[in-house]
Amino acid sequence: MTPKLLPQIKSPHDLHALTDEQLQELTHEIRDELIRVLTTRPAHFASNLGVVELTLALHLTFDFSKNKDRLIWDTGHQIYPQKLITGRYDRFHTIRTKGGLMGFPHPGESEYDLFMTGHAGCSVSTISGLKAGDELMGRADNHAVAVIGDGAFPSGIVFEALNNIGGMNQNTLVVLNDNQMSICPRTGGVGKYLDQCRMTGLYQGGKRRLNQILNNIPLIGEAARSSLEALRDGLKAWLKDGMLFEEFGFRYFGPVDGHDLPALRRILKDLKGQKGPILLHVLTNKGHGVPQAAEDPVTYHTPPVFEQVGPDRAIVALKKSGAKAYTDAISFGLHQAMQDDPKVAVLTAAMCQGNKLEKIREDFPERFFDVGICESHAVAFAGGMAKAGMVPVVDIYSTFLQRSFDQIFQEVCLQNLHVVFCMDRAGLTGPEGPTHHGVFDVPYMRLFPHMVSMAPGDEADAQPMLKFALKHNGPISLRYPKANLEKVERTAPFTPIELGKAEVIEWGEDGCFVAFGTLLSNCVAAAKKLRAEGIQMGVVNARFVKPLDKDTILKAVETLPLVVTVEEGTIEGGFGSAVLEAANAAGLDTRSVVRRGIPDKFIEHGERNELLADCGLSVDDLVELVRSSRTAEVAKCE
Ligand SMILES: Cc1ncc(C[n+]2csc(CCOP(=O)(O)OP(=O)(O)O)c2C)c(N)n1
Ligand SMILES: CC(=O)[C@@H](O)[C@H](O)COP(=O)(O)O
Ligand SMILES: [Mg+2]
Repeated sequence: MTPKLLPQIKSPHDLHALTDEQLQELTHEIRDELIRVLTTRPAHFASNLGVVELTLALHLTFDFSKNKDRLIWDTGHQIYPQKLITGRYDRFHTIRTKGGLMGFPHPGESEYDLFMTGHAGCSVSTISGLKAGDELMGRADNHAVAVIGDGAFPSGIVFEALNNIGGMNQNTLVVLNDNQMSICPRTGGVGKYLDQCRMTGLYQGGKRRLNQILNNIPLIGEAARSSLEALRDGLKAWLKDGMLFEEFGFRYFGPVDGHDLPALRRILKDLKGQKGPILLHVLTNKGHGVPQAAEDPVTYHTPPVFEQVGPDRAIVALKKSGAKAYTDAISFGLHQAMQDDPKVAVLTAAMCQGNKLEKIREDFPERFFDVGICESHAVAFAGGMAKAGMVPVVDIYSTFLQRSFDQIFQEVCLQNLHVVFCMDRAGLTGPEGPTHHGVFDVPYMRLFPHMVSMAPGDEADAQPMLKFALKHNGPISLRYPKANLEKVERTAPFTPIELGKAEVIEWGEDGCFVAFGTLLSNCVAAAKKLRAEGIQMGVVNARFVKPLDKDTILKAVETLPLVVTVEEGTIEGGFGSAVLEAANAAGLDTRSVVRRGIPDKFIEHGERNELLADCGLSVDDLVELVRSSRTAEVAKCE
């Protein structure tokens, strides 16, 4: 159905002209747009379906236009309804495509998106900073609102922010969007606590009814009255009424139904007039409005595209790809390792689904730990486990592991503990964009003494490398991209993984690609094309950045006219830099070394192959690089 109202909403100010019935109709139109996107490409879905009413209620209550009230959505994956009502409806169909709208908040797109985010947990801190800044800048009347999900809420930084806001008695509204889900069902004590708060809400409603009953009981019912009173008092002692937040200095309101738009508007209007730190507990259903998504919010967090959407909005089928990814190879290898060795334990920070660990969670519940969105805690926890004699595997996306920089340093490397880091999504993550590209881990991992840092060149390397890591006695990491498995052609037999040893795929007298990671396949393809032109380019699968195979790689630098280092990570401080440092330390002339990787800028969203080409990392780019270096070399000699 073509929407009637949405095209007229150029800014949230236009919402005020709508009647309650029209607003209700608008919620359907917004959900239809979310469904429409999913018929063309994967995108964040269930979380967005769940916040439609909340988005409207917030924008109807406050004025979040430039330099007025402030709104931060934690993480930002649930920003789609906001995009639709803030002048981006016309471009909404481009979301998550190269050059199109981003799937997360983007200040370059709209004044309503204050921060570009995608990592969870920082909204309460930034809203508090915005409030403090506004007050100092003479805008003390601005309201400050953060919306944070129950999955993100247990992040340590949130509690740092609550502590600070409570201490300052700052006028801040934190809306806790509780849908009882992270990507997977949420884990941990805070979730249990929130469930008790839910019960309190039910109890409050029930208490009113119970009091009515008690008041209507005639005198002869005195015995019944006292047992009902005892029940009420017992329940009250057991139930929690937002006490946790009250202890932090917040006033707790709720829980309220997050899909009842008029009720939400009423309470927000009321809270807008109040001072001090306030926490509003809102209950929503992840996937609300689309039965399949509400029933299976894990799959529908970011589902594959829909095969068909019927008139009744039924999703007939999901298009699933049969291709295996690096994530599959690693999770399979981990499962086997856990079967073989009772000391192996696996840790995830709320990414059980993304890391494909469901089977491990099912088969080894006592050695599987989902610590929630708490990456720093996960790494320090792993340090403790390793000290106790276990072999913990920290399975975290490269970009999220940035949160644990200090724990990698202190709790793992400084203690020289055997913790294995599986860094998934290391490289360009495609439509997710700059918040999620895992392109900084090579520099941050290779910094610390003791750390061994590896990347499989292809499928053949992946599981042997994991096995090697599980046997190595010290901190060790492997990085692999969000990509399907590929196997490169080897003329010589596969060489086993050996500490600090590269694999020579082939040697060539005109130069050499030295690949760190799975762009090895592009290097092999480029070398093949160049050979057809008579240019003998060799290919080395570096496997290790730390320790670096100096024998092999420095021999190439010393003897060949051209060495191209290739990596799916930042050039600054990356693998190529490690080669240059080693060559320099060995007193070699490094002018033959050319580094290819991710340039020193944030890479926007698009398909991985499009982005690789933008960074000069496609097969054709590598071929062209070699051709032009040779032309320049010839020109120099003439
Ligand atoms: C630091 C960090 N770790 C992990 C993630 C991956 N992640 C994105 S959304 C999400 C679940 C968030 O749950 P919640 O805040 O309750 O939002 P919901 O999707 O339920 O609306 C996770 C784990 C992330 N974005 N940032
Ligand atoms: C918002 C967020 O951080 C996750 O939902 C992430 O986008 C998932 O990425 P994958 O789809 O690669 O697991
Ligand atoms: Mg949630």
